Amino acid sequence: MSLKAISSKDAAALDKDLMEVGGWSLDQLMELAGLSVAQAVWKVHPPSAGKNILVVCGPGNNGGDGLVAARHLAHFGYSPSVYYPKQGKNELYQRLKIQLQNLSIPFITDFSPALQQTDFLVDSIFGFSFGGPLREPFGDIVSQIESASVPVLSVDAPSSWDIQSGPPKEGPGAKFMPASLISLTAPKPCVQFYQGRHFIGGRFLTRGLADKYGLDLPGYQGVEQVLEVGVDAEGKL
Ligand SMILES: NC(=O)C1=CN([C@@H]2O[C@H](COP(=O)(O)OP(=O)(O)OC[C@H]3O[C@@H](n4cnc5c(N)ncnc54)[C@H](O)[C@@H]3O)[C@@H](O)[C@H]2O)[C@H](O)CC1
Ligand SMILES: [K+]
Repeated sequence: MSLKAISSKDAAALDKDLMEVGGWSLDQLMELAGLSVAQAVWKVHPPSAGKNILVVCGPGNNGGDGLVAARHLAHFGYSPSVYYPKQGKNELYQRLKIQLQNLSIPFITDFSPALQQTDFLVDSIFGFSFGGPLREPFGDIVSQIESASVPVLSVDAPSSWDIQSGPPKEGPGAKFMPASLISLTAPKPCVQFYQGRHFIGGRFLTRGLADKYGLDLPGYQGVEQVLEVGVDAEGKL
């Protein structure tokens, strides 16, 4: 199987197409993206491996996927907590936050002790709109994650990696290699630098959009929202 990668520019255009032409709302896309993240967590780290999951959320939609995933993880029987240091202001994120508060999911403010205590970490800090050197507090956060021994699932891209050219040459993130990665809709070019378990999720791509952007439709099985895929030397899956 060979799933083609999509550039960050095309990934943003595809999202726009889904919403402006395809009749989707951002809430719907984010819900399916977050559900697939939670399913990927289940596959790499079932509750029997430890129920404490720290979901680290960034200020954009990658962080929104993390908020949705935290809700599903709670319903799956985990004990998620959320670290959300730069909270997105729009009403979608506010509503997602209320949904988590109503499940008594803690929003932690002290990252270091939470990182020491968690069984698993979801990196939903940055996705396909990340660019340039990390601005604080995210440099410090990524440094702490990359030197911790906790297993990490990154959402859409390992945070701090350039979407096209992969890990930074030096500084925070230069040695960041999460144990697992879930690409949403299609892998991003940086996946060619990735070594670990790799899933595809975001089961809403249509044949028409796949053809328009030169992508392949993943062969999801049954009711699954994720598919585990490999990566070859050319970054193909
Ligand atoms: N079609 C899909 O698969 C869907 C994917 N979704 C997810 O959305 C993200 C992309 O979301 P977007 O809001 O465009 O951007 P990000 O979350 O990646 O980040 C934007 C956010 O980050 C800040 N930022 C950028 N660079 C830096 C930096 N160097 N230092 C600090 N901060 C930075 C920027 O200012 C913004 O605040 C995609 O990857 C998927 O995860 C959606 O859920 C919809 C469907
Ligand atoms: K990420």
